[in-house]
Amino acid sequence: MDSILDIVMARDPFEKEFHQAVTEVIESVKPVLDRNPEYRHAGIMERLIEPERVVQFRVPWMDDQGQVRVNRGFRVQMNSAIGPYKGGMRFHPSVNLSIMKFLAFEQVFKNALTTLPIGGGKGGSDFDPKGKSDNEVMRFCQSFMCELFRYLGPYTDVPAGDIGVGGREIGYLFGMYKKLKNEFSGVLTGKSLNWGGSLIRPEATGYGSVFFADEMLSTRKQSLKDKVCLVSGSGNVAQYTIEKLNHLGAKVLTLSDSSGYVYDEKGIDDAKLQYIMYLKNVKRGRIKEYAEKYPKAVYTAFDAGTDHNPLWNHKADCVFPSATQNEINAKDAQNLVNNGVYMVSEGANMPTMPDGIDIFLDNNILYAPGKAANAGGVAVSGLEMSQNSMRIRWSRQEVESRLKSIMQSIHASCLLASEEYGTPGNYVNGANIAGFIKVADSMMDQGIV
Ligand SMILES: NC(=O)C1=CN([C@@H]2O[C@H](COP(=O)(O)OP(=O)(O)OC[C@H]3O[C@@H](n4cnc5c(N)ncnc54)[C@H](OP(=O)(O)O)[C@@H]3O)[C@@H](O)[C@H]2O)C=CC1
Ligand SMILES: O=C(O)CCC(=O)C(=O)O
Repeated sequence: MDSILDIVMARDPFEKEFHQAVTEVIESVKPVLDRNPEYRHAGIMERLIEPERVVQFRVPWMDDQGQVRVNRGFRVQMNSAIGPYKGGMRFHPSVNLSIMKFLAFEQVFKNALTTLPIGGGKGGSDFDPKGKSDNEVMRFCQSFMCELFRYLGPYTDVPAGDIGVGGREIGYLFGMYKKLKNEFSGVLTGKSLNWGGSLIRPEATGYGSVFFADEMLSTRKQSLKDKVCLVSGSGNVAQYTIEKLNHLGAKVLTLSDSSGYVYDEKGIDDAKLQYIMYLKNVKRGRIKEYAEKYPKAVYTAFDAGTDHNPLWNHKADCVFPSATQNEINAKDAQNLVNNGVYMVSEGANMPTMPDGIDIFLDNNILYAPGKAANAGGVAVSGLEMSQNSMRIRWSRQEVESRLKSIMQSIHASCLLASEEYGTPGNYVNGANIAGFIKVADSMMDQGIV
């Protein structure tokens, strides 16, 4: 298996996030390849690490001062063995090809776990929507879609949101796609309810991660009721994680953005959550304003120079990292363990660094990797595609109950695969193996393409 990593490193020596994601999967699936040499003969792993297609393009747009600006757009179409490429788009200044490829690679296994017929892809831009006017965001999205539309289609590639891409951006992107193609189709998910969106899609990733947590706790005869929780981020995933945790009787103490975090020992109840939703989704302000409104909460700015994230140094039972990749290093993981945390459900993609994951596993923490725990978002996107194809809309209850049963099924497949391959209770191996086998078998069926 070292040779696969050698290939990745030699071909793309600077793509460190992609190397990280590939290394984890390779370690998990080695026993599967040993037991099934036909996968090796068919070069399944060699094909999985090479995107089917990568599109990179210039995105010129005009700011409100009349100045032309240029950003870089990407779409990585990683694997279509089980369905059209599916995965979000991220608008954030840190976006580069390595981040796009790691996200697309993770998406392939995640989507396979959902039980739905969706392949894996991811896209985005180094455009930063923060501080831009609605008109600037619209002009950017229109220019982005003017190039990307050629590679999309309801049977080809169906993007959605991710960091920096929410309902506003999906609307502008959809409007331009519709104009260019002269066609109203389910080519994006996360659409507004008035024009083809699904109920529960905004809630789905956060709710799903909480459902997954509940399943993990039930293996130890526990529930989320009265559990003290730490959540990071304050965007879409964090907000609905808190909403569901509150509904289930847990208490959430923290929230963050890229500048700092708040600790509210009284708990972030539903009324405070409404304020966060206004602050982040309407006012587009900073999380430190939470501590100005609720002075008992303490705001701490992140210091990029420190070797740990202070958010992860509080006493708690359960943790829901919901901001971004690599936000928990080994020291953070050790702090969490020392502070009594015994459950981690990842709302974000790859938020824990490899040596942090080792600490969780060595300490018998119930640890769910993002590709299992946050699959609820793309799962409901898949349900949005089904509703669009059938020209119907399911009720809130219907979609939420489908989401819950998908999360239960992902949990069961992870446990089953982890047992079958000798590491019972290891959700990292379970998720990688279960996702891999489904994609690998589909690739075998379809020949060398
Ligand atoms: N939306 C979805 O359906 C899904 C999202 N995910 C993953 O969940 C995570 C959050 O996504 P989502 O909530 O949609 O995105 P949002 O843009 O809605 O929110 C992102 C949040 O994370 C914070 N953040 C971003 N970058 C950093 C950073 N470098 N350090 C600290 N905080 C940071 C943002 O703070 P700031 O405002 O300062 O940027 C913001 O609070 C991502 O990893 C995403 O890939 C996974 C599955 C589905
Ligand atoms: O809803 C989708 O298509 C994708 C969600 C996503 O980007 C993710 O699962 O990371």
